[in-house]
Formats: sequence, structure tokens, C-alpha cells
Amino acid sequence: MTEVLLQVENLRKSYGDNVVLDDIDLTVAKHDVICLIGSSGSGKSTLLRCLNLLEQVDDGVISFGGREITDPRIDPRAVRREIGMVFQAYNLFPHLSVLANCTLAPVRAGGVGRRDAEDRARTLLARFGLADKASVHPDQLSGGQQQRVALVRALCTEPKLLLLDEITAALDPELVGEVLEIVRAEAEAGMTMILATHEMAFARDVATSVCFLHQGRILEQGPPAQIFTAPREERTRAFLQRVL
Ligand SMILES: Nc1ncnc2c1ncn2[C@@H]1O[C@H](COP(=O)(O)OP(=O)(O)OP(=O)(O)O)[C@@H](O)[C@H]1O
Repeated sequence: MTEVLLQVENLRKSYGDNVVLDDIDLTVAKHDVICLIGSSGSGKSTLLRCLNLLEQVDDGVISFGGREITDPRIDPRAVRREIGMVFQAYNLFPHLSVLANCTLAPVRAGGVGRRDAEDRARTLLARFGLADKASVHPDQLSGGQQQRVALVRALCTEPKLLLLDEITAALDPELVGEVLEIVRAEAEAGMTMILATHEMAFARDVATSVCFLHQGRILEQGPPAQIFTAPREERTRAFLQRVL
């Protein structure tokens, strides 16, 4: 039986009068790769931010590893040690080397020894073709390299779940592939992920399940073969016709 890692029930989030997420239900099993697709403003980023407790939800329950993390007594920092997130803008610390960027969270917040954190970071940097970049600063890297480092940094905390928010959207097209290759490798290695993405070919190829968001609701969810070839909803079809 597949083990449920994350469960979202009846999630609702507004900014003032603007209902941004409404009646969101989502179940994520271990090793799932869920792609969130939908028009700009449909709520993909907000959903990811809610899952990582960067946003307070108005209603509903999020359970992670069998624990309700929307419980106000839960420490969001403890949750974020287990749910890694990478954003569109790389958000690397500019004053720190690549290696220091990667070891900061495991050492400061994760209680990992410096030597162990550095070993793990170097192994991951090497795996993703960045072995020679450990001592340079982010501004000496290309956008694609910076985003690969941001992924390595997220993986250094050994997250149980990785949230990726349009991580290739700010990159020149020729740099997108090298970043998606890491995501693909992690998916193949069994990492559980939820990605907001405009990369439809990638979603079709790598997702175990695709959610189409429209005006803050998951209008349709299914395996990529179904969503991309035989969507049930007219709105999904219209969206795919625009973007494919
Ligand atoms: N901090 C905020 N304050 C007020 N409104 C917000 C805030 N963040 C997002 N919104 C609104 O929430 C809605 C959903 O935005 P969100 O960024 O989640 O969409 P998205 O699907 O990720 O879009 P994109 O593909 O452009 O990133 C939009 O109407 C947006 O204007």
C-alpha cells in the first residue's frame, strides 16, 4: 500500500476579499511527483506557500507525515526542515560561498555536524556537475548554475518533500534543461515533489499526477496521459490549447 505523506483537506485562503484558494483537497503519497498547472494567478504559488506554512490558511487542514501541521502549536521551522522549497528567484545568500549556502541550514537548524554537512553538500554538488563551484560566490555563477545550487541547498536538509515553485521561469531558455535534469533525477530517485510549472512537456514526462488549478480550485486532477490527451473539463482543454 502506498504511504500517504501529505494530506490537504478543504483548504481555503483569502487575501482580503480575494479568495485565492478554495476547497482544495490533495493527497500526496510517498514518491509522488505532482505538477500544478494553470493560468497565472490561479493559486499555484499560494498553495505551495501554504503547504510550507509560509502563508496562514483561513480554513482547512494540512497533515504531513500523519501530523496536523496547520495546528497553531506546530513550529513552522520544524516543518520547513522536512519540507524543502525552491523558488523562482534563486534566493541564495550572496555573501556566502556555494558550500556555505548549502551547509547553513543543516548546521544551524538541523543539528548536523559541519564536516558531515560539508560532505553531503560536496557529494550533491558533484552529482549535479557543480563540484568545482563549492568555493565561489553566487554572483560568479550563471542563472542555471545558481538554480542548481538552490536545489542542492534544499536537498542538503534531506527533506521528505520538495516544493518547487516555477523554478525555471526566470531562466534563459537554454538554461532550463540543466535545472530540469536535476528535478528529473530526483524524481527518479524517489523524491516526493510538488511542482508549480509552466513546463508542460516536463509535466507530461515526469509527473505521476497533474492538477489543473483554475481560480483557486483544483478543477481537475489525473495522470498526465489523461490530462494532456483527454481532459474532462472544458477549461483544462482551453488552457492546454493556449499553452501547448
Ligand atoms: N501576498 C499577497 N497579497 C495579496 N494577494 C496575493 C498575494 N499573493 C498572491 N496574491 C493573489 O493571489 C492570487 C493567486 O496568486 P498565485 O501567485 O498563487 O498564482 P500562480 O498561479 O502561482 O500564478 P503565476 O503562475 O503567475 O505564478 C492572485 O490573484 C494574486 O494576485
